[in-house]
Amino acid sequence: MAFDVDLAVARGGRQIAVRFETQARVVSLFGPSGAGKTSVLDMVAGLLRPAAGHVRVDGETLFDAAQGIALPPERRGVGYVPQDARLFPHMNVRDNLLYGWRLTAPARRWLALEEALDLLGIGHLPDRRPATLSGGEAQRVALGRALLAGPRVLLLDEPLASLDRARREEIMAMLERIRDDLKIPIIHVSHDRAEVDRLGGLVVEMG
Ligand SMILES: Nc1ncnc2c1ncn2[C@@H]1O[C@H](COP(=O)(O)OP(=O)(O)OP(=O)(O)O)[C@@H](O)[C@H]1O
Repeated sequence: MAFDVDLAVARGGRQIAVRFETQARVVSLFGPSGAGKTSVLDMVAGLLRPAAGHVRVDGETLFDAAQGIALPPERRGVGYVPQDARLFPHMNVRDNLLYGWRLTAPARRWLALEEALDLLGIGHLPDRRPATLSGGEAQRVALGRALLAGPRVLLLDEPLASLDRARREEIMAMLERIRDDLKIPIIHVSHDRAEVDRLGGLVVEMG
């Protein structure tokens, strides 16, 4: 089973609950603003404590309330790409990309810097500072930074939301390539039906 997720939490005066068990390698959390999509990513990442439930990825338990298991975020092997890329502004692209890679044990890495530059089409950017990047370029660097840390699961929070149409197409193609070329399972958040349909995974409607 790629994903076995059952989570509940009360937040902002509303009950957020989600449940999916699937072999699909891509799961899209789809729903209106405020439905709790980002909260679910935060719970999977270990940044928000669920009131109940469990999270298993490829058979590995990251959280299980009943069994008293709650791995800290740094031990979950989660690559989290937030809505706004949140690159480190004082580091160039290369150092941003290698930030997690350097902290990851060599045996857990499965992507090299050169491969990431190639996969994401950012081979011309390593010496640039984040402030000089377009939104699409920053998103690609944020994706690379997450992948280079050798995660077992990739969490994408509205990866296209802040981009114009041309850049959206560019990142969408990138996501399709990650889906097809890398073995990593993905949880993806969106309120755009076309984006969700194009990725073609399990759609979990929230809200
Ligand atoms: N740090 C927080 N503290 C308290 N409540 C929060 C916090 N972050 C979000 N909430 C509330 O939790 C609920 C779910 O928010 P969440 O961001 O998970 O929704 P979302 O579906 O991702 O929305 P969007 O599409 O706007 O990002 C909302 O009612 C929100 O106001």
